[in-house]
Amino acid sequence: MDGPVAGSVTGTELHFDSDASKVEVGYCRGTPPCRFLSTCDGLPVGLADAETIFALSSGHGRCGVAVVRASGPASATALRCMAGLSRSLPPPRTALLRSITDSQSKEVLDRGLVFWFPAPHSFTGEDSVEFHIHGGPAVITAVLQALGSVPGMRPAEAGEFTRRAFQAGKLDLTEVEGLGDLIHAETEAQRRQALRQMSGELGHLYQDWTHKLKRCLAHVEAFIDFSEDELIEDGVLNQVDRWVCDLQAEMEQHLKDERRGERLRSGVQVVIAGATNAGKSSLLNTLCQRPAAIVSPIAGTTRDIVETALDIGGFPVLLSDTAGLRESQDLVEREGVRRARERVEQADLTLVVVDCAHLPSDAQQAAAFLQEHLRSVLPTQEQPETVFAADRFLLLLNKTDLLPEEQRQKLDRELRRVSGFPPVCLISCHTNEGLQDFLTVLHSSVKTLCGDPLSGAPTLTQARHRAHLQQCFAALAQYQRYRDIDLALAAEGVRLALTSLGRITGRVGAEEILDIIFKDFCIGK
Ligand SMILES: Nc1nc2c(ncn2[C@@H]2O[C@H](COP(=O)(O)OP(=O)(O)OP(=O)(O)O)[C@@H](O)[C@H]2O)c(=O)[nH]1
Repeated sequence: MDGPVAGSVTGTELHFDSDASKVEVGYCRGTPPCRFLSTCDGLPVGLADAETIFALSSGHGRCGVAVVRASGPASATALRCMAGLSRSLPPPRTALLRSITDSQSKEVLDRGLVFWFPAPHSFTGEDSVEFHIHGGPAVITAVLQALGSVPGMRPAEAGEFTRRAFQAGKLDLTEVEGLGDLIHAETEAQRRQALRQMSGELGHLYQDWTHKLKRCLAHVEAFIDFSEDELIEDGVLNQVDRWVCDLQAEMEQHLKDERRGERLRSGVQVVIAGATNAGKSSLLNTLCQRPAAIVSPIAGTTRDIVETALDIGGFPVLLSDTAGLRESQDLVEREGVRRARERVEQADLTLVVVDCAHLPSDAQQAAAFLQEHLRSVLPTQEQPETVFAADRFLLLLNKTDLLPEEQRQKLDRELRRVSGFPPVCLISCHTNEGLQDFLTVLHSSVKTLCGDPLSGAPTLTQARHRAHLQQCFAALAQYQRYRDIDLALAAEGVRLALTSLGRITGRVGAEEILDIIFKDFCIGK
């Protein structure tokens, strides 16, 4: 056959366009009818409005098994020609061991498992196939090239499989985001939160609110249209008022989460701060178990922020070492100190490190010294009582190995009695003394900051959700504001609230945010 020809297919019947009279093949499955352009190995190739995409869906690099996936109307043909299946297809969702060949050169590329997922029972809702092949780079490249030579197939773009699943209504946007988070999850707690969101819990909550808002809107509009004819019962609007109030209360509660879900998703920002030479870089290195930051006895060694990611008991932490806080004439050091103070302001938790060899031996004086020190680290606008009560600071007395045992114990005892202090831990980065206790305190603080991803109602995980929910909340306030003044404007408030909720799940005006969301996915997802 010379060049592509166009035709269309309904079920197993072919309807040729006038210029497609030379097409000799006569079978194609697919509803709705698909368009085809060509044949492959004597088999028809369907090309619906959606093109058929393919990609490596497992990770890159050498591995035992790699999964190559294709989705779209030409999937079946690709499977038939590359797995030598002539016209038959394997039973759906069943593994079949086949030689996988290049349909053009007929060369055997690998031997592996093939799966057939007919529409609509596939991830994308389209006809899809999977090739489970050996994970060597040459095998993967050869199979991808062979797929690319099947007419009507092209490599997928980042997130394109998931985008098709969303467009087929298989997932709403919160589920898509949950899936993205699951792929990127690096800690246990992140995995749990992502899985919960992917399973649709957050989406269901917003769907439930959407349903309630629709009911409110229907009642208000009915009242506008029919109240004059007295076809509407009394008290309809009062009922709507109650529903709106209840919804607002639920939303307020949902928004009052202190960003726990977002923090868990993106990592708790923990900053190490304190005077020069206190042992801040030593602490960072001890926690991440590698020499990430330079340690030296020269005061002012750390100038810039040094960051590292940690998993603290299943919770993600972004730990930053900062420049020692002191007055300096050195421009670079001054910039380092400015950045350090900025980080402390943005931090979820600050670890204030103090060289305990500098502490007065008298416990009272030591407490006064530490109060002063803590105040010098606090952001200017913050009140010590507020931030210490909010568990945003931990005080670490480092270099306990330099203190006589008796003095160390006395310090520990006395400081625990001082009120208005953040939690205190005595540690030594040289001997690791006290480190286990400190890690327990750190874990508990981080857990409080993130919350338990599995308990209670599902939490907000994205700033995007928060923004739309706040708009939704404000729109309901519009309903209340205009309820007795202008009912049409009040109804408009409910309509706006619905639109804002719809934007979270992607049911309304999703187009402009789709690109942003799907670009975060890797190719093959
Ligand atoms: N004896 C003892 N020395 C320590 C301990 N922790 C750190 N040091 C030493 O203290 C000195 C300063 O340590 P750093 O970790 O560089 O201190 P820093 O707070 O990052 O210093 P700047 O870069 O000046 O801000 C180094 O000589 C460390 O070896 C400790 O627990 N015990």
